Amino acid sequence: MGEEPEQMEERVVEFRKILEDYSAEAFCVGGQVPLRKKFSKIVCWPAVAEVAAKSPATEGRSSPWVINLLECTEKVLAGLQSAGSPSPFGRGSEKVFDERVRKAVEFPAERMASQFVPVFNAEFCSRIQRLLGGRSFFLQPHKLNVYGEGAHFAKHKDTIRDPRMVASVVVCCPTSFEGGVLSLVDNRGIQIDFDWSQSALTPGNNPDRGSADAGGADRVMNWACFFCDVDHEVSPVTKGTRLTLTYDVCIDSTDSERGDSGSGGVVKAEVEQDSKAQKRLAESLGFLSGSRLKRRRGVEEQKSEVEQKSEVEQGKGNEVASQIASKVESRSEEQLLTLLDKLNGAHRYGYYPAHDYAFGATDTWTGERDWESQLKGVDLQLHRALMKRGWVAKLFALYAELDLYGPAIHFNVGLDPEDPVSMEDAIDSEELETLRSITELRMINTPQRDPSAIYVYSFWYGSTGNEPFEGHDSYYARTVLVFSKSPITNDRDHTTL
Ligand SMILES: O=C(O)CCC(=O)C(=O)O
Ligand SMILES: [Fe+2]
Repeated sequence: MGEEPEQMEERVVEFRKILEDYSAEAFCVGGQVPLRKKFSKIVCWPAVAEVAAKSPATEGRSSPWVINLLECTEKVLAGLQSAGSPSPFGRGSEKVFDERVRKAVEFPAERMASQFVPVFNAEFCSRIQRLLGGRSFFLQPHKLNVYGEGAHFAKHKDTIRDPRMVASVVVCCPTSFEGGVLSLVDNRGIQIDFDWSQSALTPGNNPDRGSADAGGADRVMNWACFFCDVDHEVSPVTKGTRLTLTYDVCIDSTDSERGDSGSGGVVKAEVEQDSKAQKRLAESLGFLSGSRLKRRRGVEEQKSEVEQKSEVEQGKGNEVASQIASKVESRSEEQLLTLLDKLNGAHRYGYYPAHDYAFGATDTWTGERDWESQLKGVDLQLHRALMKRGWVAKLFALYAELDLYGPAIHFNVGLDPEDPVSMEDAIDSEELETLRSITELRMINTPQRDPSAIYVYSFWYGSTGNEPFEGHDSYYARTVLVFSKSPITNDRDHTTL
């Protein structure tokens, strides 16, 4: 693309150097994902009611707080700071508090829900999948970390909280701060620094939508992913507040593609031994090749190139799809439930090569009313196979049709099913909408769902809209594909979910 030979030379030299540096293994990956206005809110439940009442951010309200990540004023950040719990760190199986090691406050996943879900971004998924040697993965939300001035986290390795956990993801929210550099050091002493202080407020762009409307990406979220055995630290924040969301990256040990163990060491060892590891490594670093990597400035600064999926990968995805479909058709009901449950986990958060479109990556407008015609790959095959077995399949939209489920919404909002946050408590219509959407995300995030109820398989397009396609209705991205054993009705008393 009109590149000057000297530039190319420099780029190639740099890339070769990177490959040399990382030739033994890649231990981390990073990037940026857009934070769209439409999905920029988080809900936090303050730990202690009195704190919540006192905090200026609550403005007299009790829980939950709805915070827009795009509008984190000092007041809001101060509120978060005072309502979060002090962050412990793990020493053996214990949780220890020591500000010399870790000074920050946090909202654990049980007290936090986010509209922002990184796996909706295909590039995020594919980069991590490559780091993991091609395996599918799912994310479990872990925490929202709040680092005020002077907060830091000394060198540590993350606790493996789940036998399936192999890596961690850190996503940095768009607030203004200085310091707070995340430094990773692998066992060969190679250090990668992720300094997000300068780019945290970088405006996002939204080429699809053109205008800065409610669906636009206003900011980027920087992220990094690293294996569990990587030492890392966060240097003291010297100014402002740094907010990070953390997630456990898990591999389902029952996936036949993988070894028996889900431990990071084993997965990593397999990756190293794999004769294709080198190729994968080159691929995983491929996104750096168009730009200049300055080590210690952080991989995250690099702009990616569009990643083309090879024919081989596409083929593999389709093969997987037909295998799944044939299993769905041949298995007993019980086996089917087990299979679907597994698939559910992989499919919710995983990434299939043939599924580039999934996870909201192709947020788009469409004139189609016929959802089925939009399904591809695994979704379509599953859909057809389940239909054949008489299962009801329905796609429903997060925003437009969630009302259908009436009471079901209560089921997932709030911590205690006995004492749910009711929709009527919501303060205004915008918040109501936020809660609705978060409800849905919470539902999807819930690792152990009742296997006898409804299965949620895929994020796909949804929500009636008022945009383009003059003359007829149009629909905006993000629908949830739901399979149910019982009919899905419009009945407001339908509480199966
Ligand atoms: O906030 C960060 O950048 C990293 C946080 C971290 O290392 C952790 O929560 O274990
Ligand atoms: Fe950590």
